[in-house]
Amino acid sequence: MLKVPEHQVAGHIAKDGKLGPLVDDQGIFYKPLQGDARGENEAKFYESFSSNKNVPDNIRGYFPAYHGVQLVEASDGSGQLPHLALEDVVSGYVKPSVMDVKIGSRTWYPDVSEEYFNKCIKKDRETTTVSLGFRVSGLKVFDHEESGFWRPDKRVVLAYKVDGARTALRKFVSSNPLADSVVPDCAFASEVYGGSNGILTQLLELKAWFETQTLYHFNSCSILMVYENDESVDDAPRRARVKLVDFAHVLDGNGVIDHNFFGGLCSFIKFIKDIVESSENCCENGH
Ligand SMILES: O=P(O)(O)O[C@@H]1[C@@H](OP(=O)(O)O)[C@H](OP(=O)(O)O)[C@H](O)[C@H](OP(=O)(O)O)[C@H]1OP(=O)(O)O
Ligand SMILES: Nc1ncnc2c1ncn2[C@@H]1O[C@H](COP(=O)(O)OP(=O)(O)O)[C@@H](O)[C@H]1O
Repeated sequence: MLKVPEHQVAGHIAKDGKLGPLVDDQGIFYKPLQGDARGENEAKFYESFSSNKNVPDNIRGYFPAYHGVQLVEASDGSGQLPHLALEDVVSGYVKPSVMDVKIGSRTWYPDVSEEYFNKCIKKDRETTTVSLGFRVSGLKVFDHEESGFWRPDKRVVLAYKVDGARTALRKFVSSNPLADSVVPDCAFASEVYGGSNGILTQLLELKAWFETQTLYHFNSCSILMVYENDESVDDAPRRARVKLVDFAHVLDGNGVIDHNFFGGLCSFIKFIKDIVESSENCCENGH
């Protein structure tokens, strides 16, 4: 039985009779092929990527595993529609905190229609895409004090300026994200962002690939970050994970560095690094 994903934080959502992704209980995320070129383009990317021998094995792990295009009963009641069958990145997590960050200082790309260009550039300027080279698209964070999730409204998230984006990245690793008047405690920064298996290490591994890869240009693509908050098992690992998602606008790299994604990734890494360093200093100084 397919159901609406509980932990989806951005993009088209299957509610109120609208078309959106579904998940099963076997760890598969079904993303409907959008009826225009976007769906076909994303399927084309997954086909190309999954058979591309030039992609290093360590990098493959940063992308959801691809199980082909499958006909599935669509969420909007319109009958069977083709869906991308993908690894469900949050399957297996009990209380996952999840954040979607769209990378790049622009989401438009050469040869798009004037209408699409205008839509993109407006959103890019209104959000931190232009100023920072990334924007937070959506998040849900488990609040340990309230034992529930904090999930800011999409309009609030898209209105973040530089400080808003920084605060969201701090709250993402805090035990008190809901407490608006209190400084986020960054209680999990060293475990989730830092450490040898943490998010910073993963982002640096991705960055090393982007320094040289010229296979694809990842326009309007997101980094999905996830970690576990369930502490019912003693010594439960946080299982912090980075995956890239949304390849509807990927183009061939044609031998050229993806400087839009690379620049945005470097800027994002700097924000994460600053949070790790300030949480280390704070612990060393005993406050
Ligand atoms: O429709 P909207 O305004 O929610 O825009 C969608 C975006 O949501 P946002 O408002 O930026 O959070 C959405 O962004 P996220 O996935 O939420 O980061 C996509 O850009 C989506 O376009 P596409 O499916 O990638 O071509 C966008 O959808 P389209 O409007 O291009 O269909
Ligand atoms: N493979 C996946 N596993 C789990 N969640 C996913 C996966 N792909 C996307 N999502 C969730 O769906 C959201 C939107 O995905 P995206 O591919 O950007 O869709 P859209 O094209 O509608 O913008 C992401 O922010 C994330 O929460």
